[in-house]
Amino acid sequence: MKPVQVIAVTSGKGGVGKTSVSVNLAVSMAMSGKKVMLLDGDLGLANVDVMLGLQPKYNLADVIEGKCTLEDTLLKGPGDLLIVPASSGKRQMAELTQAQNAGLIHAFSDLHRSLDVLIVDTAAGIADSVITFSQASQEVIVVVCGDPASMTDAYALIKVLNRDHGVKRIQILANKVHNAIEAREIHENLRRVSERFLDVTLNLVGSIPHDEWLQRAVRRQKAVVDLYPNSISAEAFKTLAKKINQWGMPKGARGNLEFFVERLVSVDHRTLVSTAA
Ligand SMILES: Nc1ncnc2c1ncn2[C@@H]1O[C@H](COP(=O)(O)OP(=O)(O)OP(=O)(O)O)[C@@H](O)[C@H]1O
Repeated sequence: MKPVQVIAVTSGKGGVGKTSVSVNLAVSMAMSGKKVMLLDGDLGLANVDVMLGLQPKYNLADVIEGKCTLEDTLLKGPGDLLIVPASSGKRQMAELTQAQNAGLIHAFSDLHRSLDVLIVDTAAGIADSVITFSQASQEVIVVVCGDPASMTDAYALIKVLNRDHGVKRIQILANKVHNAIEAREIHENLRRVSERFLDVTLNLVGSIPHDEWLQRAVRRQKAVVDLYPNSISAEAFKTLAKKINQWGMPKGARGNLEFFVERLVSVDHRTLVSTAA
């Protein structure tokens, strides 16, 4: 099986549109012919399924508790997108024990699906699960909008990912912007401060305009790229998907989801080592 491109979508601050971005990027890539799986990695406050109006029978929490397999949880979205839902409101699921992490890794190794892309919608903030998913992914997209709190929290997340966890490249996605200049300013502000204090490359991967059609789609529990494909945000998501479709595949990955699983394991191992030291 061929390697899978794993992309974590995260944000620092909550409410900036991280889940909207994950869902619409995943649907756009799926509609362009890629085999895409979207994993709801917000283990405490999941809402990918709500955004797509789906009713999961099982979720990731059930997999971690050994009640079902990962395959049992899978839901179908537009463009044959596969969705792994998480459980909402189970605050105790927000942080996993080592044994639960191991169970999760096992569940992924057991999934025999041919995929091109895995998108992980992480929680907001700098919780351990956010760091673990980001570190295990080949690319990390940080969603930021123009308000100062969003930029401050995005920088705090970038700092932790870079300084403490060695993430060297981060993709910035400016959301809810009013023009291209605003997107460039958001990127430039973050880049300037990161270049001064950190050892990280910040790339502006794209921007999504503030769009009432997107809000309408959220209320109707559909992806804007599916419901209003000609809206300005849908067009921006399609452009973003095209750009990301051109990213290269990871080097050295040997099989389906193997790269992701291997990195999760090694992140786990490092955590164990640093706890023991
Ligand atoms: N480009 C956009 N234009 C207009 N509204 C947007 C845009 N992106 C997101 N929103 C709105 O912002 C709100 C928050 O979006 P979303 O739930 O995706 O954020 P989030 O960062 O995932 O939040 P949380 O951290 O709580 O999971 C939604 O009501 C959505 O309609």
